[in-house]
Amino acid sequence: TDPKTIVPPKNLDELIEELHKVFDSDHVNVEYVTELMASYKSNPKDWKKFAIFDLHRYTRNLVDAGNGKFNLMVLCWNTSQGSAIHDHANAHCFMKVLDGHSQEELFEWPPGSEDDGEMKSKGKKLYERDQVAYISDTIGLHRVENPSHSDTSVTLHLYSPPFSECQSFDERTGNARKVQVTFWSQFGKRTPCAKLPSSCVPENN
Ligand SMILES: O=C(O)CCSS
Ligand SMILES: [Fe+2]
Repeated sequence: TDPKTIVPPKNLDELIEELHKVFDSDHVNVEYVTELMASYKSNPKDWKKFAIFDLHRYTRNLVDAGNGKFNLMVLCWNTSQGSAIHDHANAHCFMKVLDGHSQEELFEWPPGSEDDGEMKSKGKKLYERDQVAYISDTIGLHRVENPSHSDTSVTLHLYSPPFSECQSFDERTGNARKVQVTFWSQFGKRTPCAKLPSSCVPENN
């Protein structure tokens, strides 16, 4: 799987098919997966059914469960929405811009005692349509944002191995707390709200 011999997938389904093959073996060739995801030319026809924007928070929409080897999801960022600073639970994280722009700010791991003080930024990078970013815990932490005040942003994320919990960090103190990541939809269907009555009030949907 030499990156030079990549045949660009014609659509998202072909990309998914190739990803299943690539992740069948245990070793992840980060360079190959990055180039493969970059070679797919974003086409709204492929992903618009997952493009659901929420007023309060970016939505996470599971597209494929990768035979248990990876999760592939479409994240939809309304204007100026962003994530917390977070890690990736010892998994590979590939992020491709499908529409709009995505700004990544990298951070060092905090020293790890309580209230270490302001976390250290390692700089910001702006990604355009079809570009792919890669991160893993050995590289550091990051925050991802839609920098635009007028346009929405859609990104395609692949996590391998899949995870349902990661750590979120307080920028001022470096303190970490475990968070469960959830899906707004799975395979195109809205996930049922949590049992809690408050989680289903109209404005939270
Ligand atoms: O999966 C998430 O919610 C974090 C998006 S930036 S990798
Ligand atoms: Fe991330």
